[in-house]
Amino acid sequence: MIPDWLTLPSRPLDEVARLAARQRQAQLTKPPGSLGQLEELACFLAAAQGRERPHMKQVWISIFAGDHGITAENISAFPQAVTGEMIKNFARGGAAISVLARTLGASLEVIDLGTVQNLTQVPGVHHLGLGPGTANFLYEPAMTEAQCHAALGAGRDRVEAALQASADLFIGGEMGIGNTTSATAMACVLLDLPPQQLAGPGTGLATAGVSHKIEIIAQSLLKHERALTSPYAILKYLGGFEIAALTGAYCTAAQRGLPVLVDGFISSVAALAAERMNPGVARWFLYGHRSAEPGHQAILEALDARPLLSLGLRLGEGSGAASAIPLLRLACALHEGMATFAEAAVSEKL
Ligand SMILES: O=C(O)c1ccc[n+]([C@@H]2O[C@H](COP(=O)([O-])O)[C@@H](O)[C@H]2O)c1
Ligand SMILES: Cc1cc2nc[nH]c2cc1C
Repeated sequence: MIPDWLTLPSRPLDEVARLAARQRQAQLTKPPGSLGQLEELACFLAAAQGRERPHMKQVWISIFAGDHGITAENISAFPQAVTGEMIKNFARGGAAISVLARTLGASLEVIDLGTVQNLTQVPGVHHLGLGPGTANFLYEPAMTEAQCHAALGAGRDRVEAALQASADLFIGGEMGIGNTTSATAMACVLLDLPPQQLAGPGTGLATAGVSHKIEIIAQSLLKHERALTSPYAILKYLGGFEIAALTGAYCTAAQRGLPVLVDGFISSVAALAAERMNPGVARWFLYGHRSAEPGHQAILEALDARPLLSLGLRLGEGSGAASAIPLLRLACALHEGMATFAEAAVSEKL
């Protein structure tokens, strides 16, 4: 059963602050609307922060990592060991997200929800020990009820930590070899689309590998058909620890009024699951980028999302969201720093 806290209503956005921000945008020295999505970003952040002039100083990034039993079916271009190896790389500061976080002055933490390797000796990582990865969902539910609840709760706890640290924005990243198979299977049920339409190369499968991945997903969907009756069941049967943690984090962020910048394909499936479990939470979501994973487009459309970047990224680990942070900062700086028509003695539109 879905935990009660997950479906508590989200906080309303501050429409008075949004209106004040819109009115300010209309007075700035530019043709109205000419800064496009940068204007909308400033107004959204005003509504989220409850102030006419928002800022984007403290960015919080939580990377959720977990292993996937479905890797036994050879559905990834990389071996399962990479999940644990990359957790160490995150902790040492050598991953793409490590560099992005340092460059942005963002705080970065790594949460090992459960992997085949024992990483408890790795310093600088939160270890939750939910198990040696999920079960192989070709044969059994990916998660037990207890694991699914614990993973959702882990996401909630990291958002609470972000709030404690006065974060202005939450980014959830993920790492888990095999998780595009998991996310694609979830998306097929959430969107009622066949795997042929949503499956892609993930970390780099060739055409034959993608065909095999499609076959594994199709068989798994058939196996669990009768159980997949709710978004929560879809998560528990087909999801991953890190996907559940993202889902819990996104719901909590909306409930507590912390805006979210969603990353790529896997994160967006978690965002869609969150919105289906608790309709309205997506009002608190921005989308960093359109991933090169082909199924991302359908997920973005279902969320009515307008991603900020389209750079052909398909890395995950929060990298696409982090790459869009400079745009959020520029949107705030323009909103705050531009002169009005009156201040600059510039003539307004006729
Ligand atoms: O975020 C994306 O859009 C994205 C697209 C493809 C792959 N990934 C990353 O690659 C891993 C999963 O790929 P795979 O092929 O092992 O299923 C996982 O660690 C993700 O972070 C991420
Ligand atoms: C090396 C590597 C780094 C990653 N980061 C997120 N997913 C990843 C997958 C691989 C294979």
